Amino acid sequence: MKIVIGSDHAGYEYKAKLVTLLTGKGIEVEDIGPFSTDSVDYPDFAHAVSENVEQGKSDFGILLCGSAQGVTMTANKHQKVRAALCWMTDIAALARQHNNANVLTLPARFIAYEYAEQIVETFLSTEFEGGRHENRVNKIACSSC
Ligand SMILES: O=C(CO)[C@H](O)[C@H](O)[C@H](O)COP(=O)(O)O
Repeated sequence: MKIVIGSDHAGYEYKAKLVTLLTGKGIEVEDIGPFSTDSVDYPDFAHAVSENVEQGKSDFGILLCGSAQGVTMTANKHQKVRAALCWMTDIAALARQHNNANVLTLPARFIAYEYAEQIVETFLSTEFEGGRHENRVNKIACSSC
């Protein structure tokens, strides 16, 4: 499995810890930045992660910012991205089971780091259920966009 991860300054510290966690599990991680807590613009990193997932370079993307709203809005502009803002493990599981989400977004200023870890682990280990959800997910893409 390969993961691409990015954030803004608000998500930087959680991102750094998640990179350590995931690489420690033997997962290949591409960290597209930022690499300090200097203030940056979240769309720059959300677009880079989303393009990486769209191009099939990674299996999943992970994005973090303060509220996760900005990175989610940006990522979901990409036709092949289904970004899910997850603040609890049950939501992360459903985002995979029902929505086949391929980008996980985390609100770093609103959840404890330990909880972010649990959400990531749930997201990455949960399979899409298919079945009745398949047709619905296929309808998410905007045919006129
Ligand atoms: O994208 C966001 C809000 O939609 C994130 O929460 C950002 O991290 C936040 O806007 C950054 O705010 P800051 O005051 O510049 O740190």
